Amino acid sequence: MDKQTENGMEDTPLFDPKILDLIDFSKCNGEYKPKISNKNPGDNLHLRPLSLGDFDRGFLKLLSELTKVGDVSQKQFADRFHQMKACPGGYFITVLENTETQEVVATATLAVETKFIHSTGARGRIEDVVVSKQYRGKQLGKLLLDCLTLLAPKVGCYKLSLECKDPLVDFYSTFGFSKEVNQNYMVQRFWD
Ligand SMILES: CC(=O)SCCNC(=O)CCNC(=O)[C@H](O)C(C)(C)COP(=O)(O)OP(=O)(O)OC[C@H]1O[C@@H](n2cnc3c(N)ncnc32)[C@H](O)[C@@H]1OP(=O)(O)O
Repeated sequence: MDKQTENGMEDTPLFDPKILDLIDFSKCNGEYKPKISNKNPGDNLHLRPLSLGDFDRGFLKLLSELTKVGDVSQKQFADRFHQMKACPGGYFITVLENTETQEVVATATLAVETKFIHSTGARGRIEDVVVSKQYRGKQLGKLLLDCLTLLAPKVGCYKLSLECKDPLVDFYSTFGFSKEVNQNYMVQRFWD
């Protein structure tokens, strides 16, 4: 059942938390020293879907460590949240919360686009990966990437892709991503 946040706002997850139970973490290739996992991400940390109440737990501030977020009101956040929640395919925006401070400290998105091709298949994209500065270097980026990479085929993705800058190519290669021959990332920007 939906909870209330401290300011009385409805608190609902973006997707069913049971979907994260589809992740078989024993299948991940990476080594964790010290050992952490999706079920035990570290002291006071909890891996879960984005929730509506994360507006008050610093989710947008966290995203601003990745890129320009803009001045997003609580209503705009809630409207977009409900649009994403209703979307076929789906937005598996996953966060790590410090349950003691009630702050969202890391996030990554698996966005699933449904298709006619590949027998009405679905394509996954990894987007908006960011770990808060004071939490970097604690294997949390790796944990999120391992989780979403393992989740993608479980939610029907026949392929998974991402875009990143040169210095992060080695980081993403460790999760099985590679540059494809004769494929180019092309873009037009209409605004920042
Ligand atoms: C698809 C996208 O969203 S691309 C955008 C990626 N996000 C950003 O650039 C935002 C700013 N940066 C960050 O938030 C973080 O630095 C992240 C997400 C890149 C990495 O998160 P962290 O939690 O600090 O990384 P984590 O501790 O899990 O590191 C795991 C491994 O990757 C390596 N690594 C971490 N950051 C980088 C990097 N920038 N470049 C290359 N390797 C890296 C680490 O050395 C570590 O290697 P090891 O396992 O051999 O020790």
